Amino acid sequence: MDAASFLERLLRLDVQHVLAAVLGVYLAQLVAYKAYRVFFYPYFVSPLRRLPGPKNHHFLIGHVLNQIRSGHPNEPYLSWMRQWPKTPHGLIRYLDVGNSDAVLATSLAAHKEILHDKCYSFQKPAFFKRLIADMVGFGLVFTEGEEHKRQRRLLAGLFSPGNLRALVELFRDKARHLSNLLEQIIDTEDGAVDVVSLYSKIMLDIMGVFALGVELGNLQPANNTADTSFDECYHELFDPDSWGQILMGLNAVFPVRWLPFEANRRFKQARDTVRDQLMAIIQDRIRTVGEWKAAGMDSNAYRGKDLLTFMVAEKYYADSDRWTEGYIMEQILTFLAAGHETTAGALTWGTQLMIEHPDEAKRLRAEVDELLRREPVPAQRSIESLPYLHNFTREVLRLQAPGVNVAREAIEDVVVQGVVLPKGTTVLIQPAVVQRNPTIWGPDCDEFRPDRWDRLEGEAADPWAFATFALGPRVCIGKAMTMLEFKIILIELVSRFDFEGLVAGAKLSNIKLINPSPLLRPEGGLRVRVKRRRA
Ligand code: HEM
Repeated sequence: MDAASFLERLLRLDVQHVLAAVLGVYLAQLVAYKAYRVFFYPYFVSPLRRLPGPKNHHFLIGHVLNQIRSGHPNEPYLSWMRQWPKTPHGLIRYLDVGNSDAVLATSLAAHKEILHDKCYSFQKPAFFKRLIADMVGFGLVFTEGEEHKRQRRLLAGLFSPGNLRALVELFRDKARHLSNLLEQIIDTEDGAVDVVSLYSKIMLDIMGVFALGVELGNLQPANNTADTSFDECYHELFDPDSWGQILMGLNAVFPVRWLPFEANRRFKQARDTVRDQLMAIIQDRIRTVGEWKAAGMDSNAYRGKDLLTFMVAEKYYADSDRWTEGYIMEQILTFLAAGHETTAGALTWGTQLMIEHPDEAKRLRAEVDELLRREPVPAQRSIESLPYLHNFTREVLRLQAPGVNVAREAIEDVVVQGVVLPKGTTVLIQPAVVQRNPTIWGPDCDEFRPDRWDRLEGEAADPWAFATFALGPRVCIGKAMTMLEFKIILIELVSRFDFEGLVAGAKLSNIKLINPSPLLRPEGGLRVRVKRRRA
């Protein structure tokens, strides 16, 4: 066929045929490319294919099923670390959804390079964002690059030693409130209580005052519906039933929130209630700060206030780079979420460890009693200088790090420990993988030994061996605050109460956990019996 007749035939084809042909070619290429990435690239091309790592993955979704089936958010990563405790590059390679490349960082040097030296060559994985952003908001946790540096500088002031000092009274007040609730529970429920939900309420209450300057009133009796609804909605977001958990996981892969399921309806209602209530508080604060500004109030006066007032004054009313009320809400959601269930988790595991280790609990109480004899209302400095309390809190946070994952995705080709991680590689850091690594913490790494902190040696003495709050430019901004509130609440608890397990034989090693989950949380709560202290 000559060129002229070919052109003539081509012109006779209608537009639909041409479009269908183009689309067909495009789809065929797409399918071929996807097939290449899923079935060929990971095994024959990926520069990571020779790294040590598990091979027992699903043919389509990599090791995702291994994680779900493991029944524990730290698994199978801990098992992999035990199988390959020291690899030449401190990296274990595994496969993610669609057999995409992922590495688990195990060595301290690899952690340091990822979280510190090359921090901004990575960002939060899109999958992770889709998984938790509904609960955690798009605030500081999800800002990247230069914007993250700017926000971090701005918000760090709220966590200055001076501001922390101002929070001591708040922590003490809420600790007393917790005590009062426990007293009531002893009288009315014979001391039987689920500490997960109780601590979660207290921590949300603290975060309400810190972040919003508002008493969220979570500790009111359940019949006060107006006050409990925020807490209940929060509970629904963080603790959906198993169907809700499945939908949350699926939604991270493709949008399913529009499907007409009861779990989706409950989720949306909870999300909207939380956001509506927050928006009302934000708008009210915008008006108040506007009035203060109009009256010429000194801007230093906003600095010692709660996070919301600070953000409204500094960013809503800024001359440039202003934050909208919607963005301020994302920040508030971020702080409420980041500072509430994590710290509640620390207290939950602290309580369980006191139950499992009565001798350690006794030593803690002896030290606290001694302090309270000297100073019935101890100063912050006195609290922070208690050596055993410090060891106890760090050991709880080492053994049961409440946050499970620090996840990243390479935004460019990055060399880590001499290995090129191609752009898009998922990088996983799990505090437990470092903190339960026998080559770092010794053969007793799975045991609760607060005294170990007095004689750290070798790699365990390296600051990077304690990964609970991560490190580097994105280290948890609330780390010092958490340590202080955790200690103040522990002082209150050990000085007034004894705890006993309610489920015979329940131990850290056999308590069933919510899985998958970004937090280490017991499934169905943790029921214990609280009693007034005997001696
Ligand atoms: C036991 C308690 C806590 C634990 C275990 C914890 C853990 C962590 C970890 C591991 C990160 C790093 C996440 C990442 O980069 O992927 C982080 C970041 C963060 N945490 Fe915490 N946290 C706790 C308490 C708090 C508190 C009380 C607050 C707020 C008052 C808070 C606010 C934040 C924020 C805003 C970030 C993001 C920081 C950034 O990206 O610059 N956290 N936290």
